[in-house]
Amino acid sequence: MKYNKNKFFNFKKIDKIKQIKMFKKKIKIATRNSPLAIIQAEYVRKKIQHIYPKINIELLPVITKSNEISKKILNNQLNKEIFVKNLEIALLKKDADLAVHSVKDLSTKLPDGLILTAICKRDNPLDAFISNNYKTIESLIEGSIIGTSSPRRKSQLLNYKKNIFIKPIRGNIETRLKLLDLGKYDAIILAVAGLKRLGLKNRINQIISTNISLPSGGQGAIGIECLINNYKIISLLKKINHKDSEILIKAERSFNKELNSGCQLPIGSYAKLKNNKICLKGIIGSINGTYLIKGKQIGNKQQANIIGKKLAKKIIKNGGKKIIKSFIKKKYDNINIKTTPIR
Ligand SMILES: NCc1[nH]cc(CCC(=O)O)c1CC(=O)O
Repeated sequence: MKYNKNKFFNFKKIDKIKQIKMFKKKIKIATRNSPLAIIQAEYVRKKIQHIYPKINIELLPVITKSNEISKKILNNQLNKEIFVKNLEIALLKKDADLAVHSVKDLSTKLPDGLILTAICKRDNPLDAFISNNYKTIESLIEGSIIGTSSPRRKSQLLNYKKNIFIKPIRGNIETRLKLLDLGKYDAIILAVAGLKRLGLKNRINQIISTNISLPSGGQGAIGIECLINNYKIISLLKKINHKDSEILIKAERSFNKELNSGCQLPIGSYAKLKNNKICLKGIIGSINGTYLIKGKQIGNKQQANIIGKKLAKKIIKNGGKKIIKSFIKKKYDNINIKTTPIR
């Protein structure tokens, strides 16, 4: 598939296009079929409905066939891409008018003809520590088994505590909580935002500090994608776009893009506004957490893309390059490789 640059739609351009007064009577929202995805799509539906009470808005849950899903833990990233791709096909085939995504699952390169049009007001972007045995991440004892399939979380956790085990975990949020409750893990790590949206906030023991786990770019944000030339939908989505969230996400995604984060490279990026300026933090880690390269870049709100690129370049220069190279060569830092005990 050909890809174009991941540009956000320039809303000023649309203002120049004649205001389209009437929308078609029915809008279809493509969504994944998971409980979290449906809740997020419902949220977007309500936002649009609030502004346009007369439009009929329908959810189109897109089912990914089980034979499309890889059972290999390492292909976690690939699975995310398959889920996203199926929504994008629905847009390109015009089966749906817009697709609702968790921004963090969305590649920094979108297929030709599609655009990330709007970002909803971002929820808590941080990671959560969930356990039935330990109140905090600090209190984990030697040999504890932590469930996560995210290379980013794994690298940072192993760097923080050397004597724990990271064991892959699959399935949606509810499945993962069940596996925890069955005693397969001492703790698991999930995004705060997803748990909140599912009404499972009570399962969170601790919100993990960004010093221990810098979140994934886009975490906690809902993004809406549509056809690049669907001006009616674009002007409608413009009204639910949250400008500050859009800017922060732009900085994070620009950082990710510069590092070509499509692969399973352990990277994190987190932007927040401080005194009306973007403050972006980024991290690259080696697979087993032996090395972490961190960096920070501050700049004004108009420069989100530049800030992301600058920070990526800085981190590459400060040792990130070595990590990426060894990652690509699949040499990894074999020092301290741990075998996970089976439960
Ligand atoms: N990788 C799956 C995924 N994609 C988005 C979220 C949570 C919601 C969000 O970040 O907006 C999750 C689950 C998790 O990481 O716990």
